[in-house]
Amino acid sequence: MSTIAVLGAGKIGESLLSGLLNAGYSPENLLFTERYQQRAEELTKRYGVRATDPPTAARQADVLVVSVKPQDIEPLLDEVGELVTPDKLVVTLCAGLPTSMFERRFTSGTPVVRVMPNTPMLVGEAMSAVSGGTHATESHLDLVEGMLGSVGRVVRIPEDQQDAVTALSGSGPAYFFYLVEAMIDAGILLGLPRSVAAELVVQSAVGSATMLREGEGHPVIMREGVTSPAGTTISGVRELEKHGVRAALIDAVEAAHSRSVELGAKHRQETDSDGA
Ligand SMILES: NC(=O)C1=CN([C@@H]2O[C@H](COP(=O)(O)OP(=O)(O)OC[C@H]3O[C@@H](n4cnc5c(N)ncnc54)[C@H](O)[C@@H]3O)[C@@H](O)[C@H]2O)C=CC1
Ligand SMILES: O=C(O)[C@@H]1CCC=N1
Repeated sequence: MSTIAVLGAGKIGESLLSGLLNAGYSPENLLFTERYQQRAEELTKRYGVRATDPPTAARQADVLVVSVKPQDIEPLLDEVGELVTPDKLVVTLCAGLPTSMFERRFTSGTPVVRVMPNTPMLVGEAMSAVSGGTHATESHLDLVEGMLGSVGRVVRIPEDQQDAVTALSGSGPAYFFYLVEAMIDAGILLGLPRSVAAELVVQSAVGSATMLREGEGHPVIMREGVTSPAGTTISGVRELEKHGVRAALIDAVEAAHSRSVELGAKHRQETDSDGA
């Protein structure tokens, strides 16, 4: 089995480690690097996975999963760039950053696969989208799809769709959590105890999500099924429309897309001026 190193064990890096362990990966086949010593110790205690430094991870692992913030990428690449050779597979989870930027920093021919996952990976319910760079073969993509398939669902997409995916499913859980948070507040306003409001809203979210995934119908049909003539729901839906909630959600996703494009812009310009 391949050894996988997670470079940067923050929120998404930890979700991946935890998800892979839950899916049956052995702690002996996993490594991670983390710049904060205390966090590294906590994670080793929690998961039994060994922490190391980035150069050691780059030498020892077969698959290097890059999960630092896009803003922190340069120092990490300075540290490991020359150690990464074509016998390794690099998997980047970084929002916005193109595979070409990584390829330029490693030994020529190194395969890079770009992935946009999301935090439900923590509970084996990630949505991940995968795109191969110049040197990624079918077997590299299969390996990455196998790894991410053990912690959720996976789709393969052209790399030029990654910014849209980042905005929709990468950031998407935040929008669902935000809606849940607002609905719990509404329950509090109506006088329900917080714990009761939370249980009502969370189970409604889980039930609705299960219907969306397992039901045959379109979301519009499912919403119509809840919306009785002269009933309660239509009174609520009218308020959502009055406040422009649909347009606000579309604008939110479009803004997240623009930010993803912006995060990668500097690196795309460098690639263009290299003539790559
Ligand atoms: N949080 C999310 O929902 C998602 C995040 N991503 C992407 O994953 C990446 C990580 O995001 P988060 O986990 O949210 O950030 P985070 O800030 O929680 O985690 C990054 C971790 O990397 C560590 N780190 C930074 N530089 C390092 C270095 N040189 N060596 C070792 N460790 C280093 C930091 O100490 C931190 O713990 C980002 O590029 C983000 O775009 C992708 C999909 C979803
Ligand atoms: O907010 C962010 O930049 C990251 C990327 C997708 C989700 N979280």
